[in-house]
Amino acid sequence: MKKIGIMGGTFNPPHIGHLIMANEVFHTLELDEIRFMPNAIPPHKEHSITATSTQRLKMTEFAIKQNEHFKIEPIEINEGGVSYSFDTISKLVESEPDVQFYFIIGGDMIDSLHTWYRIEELVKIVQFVGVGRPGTLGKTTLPMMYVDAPLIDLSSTFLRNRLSNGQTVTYLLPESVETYIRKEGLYGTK
Ligand SMILES: Nc1ncnc2c1ncn2[C@@H]1O[C@H](COP(=O)(O)OP(=O)(O)OP(=O)(O)O)[C@@H](O)[C@H]1O
Ligand SMILES: O=C(O)c1ccc[n+]([C@@H]2O[C@H](COP(=O)([O-])O)[C@@H](O)[C@H]2O)c1
Repeated sequence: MKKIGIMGGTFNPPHIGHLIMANEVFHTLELDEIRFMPNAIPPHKEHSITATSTQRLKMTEFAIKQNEHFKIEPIEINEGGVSYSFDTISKLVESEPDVQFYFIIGGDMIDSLHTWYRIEELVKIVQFVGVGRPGTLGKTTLPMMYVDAPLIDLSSTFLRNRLSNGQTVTYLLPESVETYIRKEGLYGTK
């Protein structure tokens, strides 16, 4: 059976926190590949999304380009609307029955996992893999496999603020992603 990691996110923008956690899980669980899956409309996010789906997809493509084991899963962007993981994972499991999917999440998502849409059914069709995140408990009573990874206190929100204030983001996200952000004038960079 193939073992595929799903790294779901809003990626507004993607950063090294996402890449580090995906890579750590890839190696620890000896996965065959990791698919980065940008959502269309995230179920629980309060802030308005300041980059389009296409721009977030593009940034995610740039972010993973150097790693041959990292791929894009465009299903949620292609379908549009609110991206409920239960709906998405059900479709993936149906179309690829010979794959065990591992859904990778950080501490904040572990803490709020019990609030996800149809979560009791979702945990039966996908294995959740949790990694720590500074400022979160990273605890749940739902089935969870934990992977130890270096803690990175970094978020897309922090990067959007840095960019809109004209402050440095060097080394916090891939250079190609920063170049794209500045070319498109995202997050107040123009
Ligand atoms: N620094 C980090 N450490 C651990 N997990 C992280 C980190 N940054 C993001 N994640 C996890 O990556 C997934 C996707 O996160 P997302 O794209 O929403 O980034 P974010 O930095 O949390 O964004 P925002 O600041 O806009 O809320 C989530 O499961 C989240 O918990
Ligand atoms: O399905 C849900 O109810 C649900 C609720 C919150 C988050 N998710 C998914 O979890 C992943 C990380 O979410 P976020 O908000 O940190 O980008 C992303 O793939 C989201 O679509 C899914």
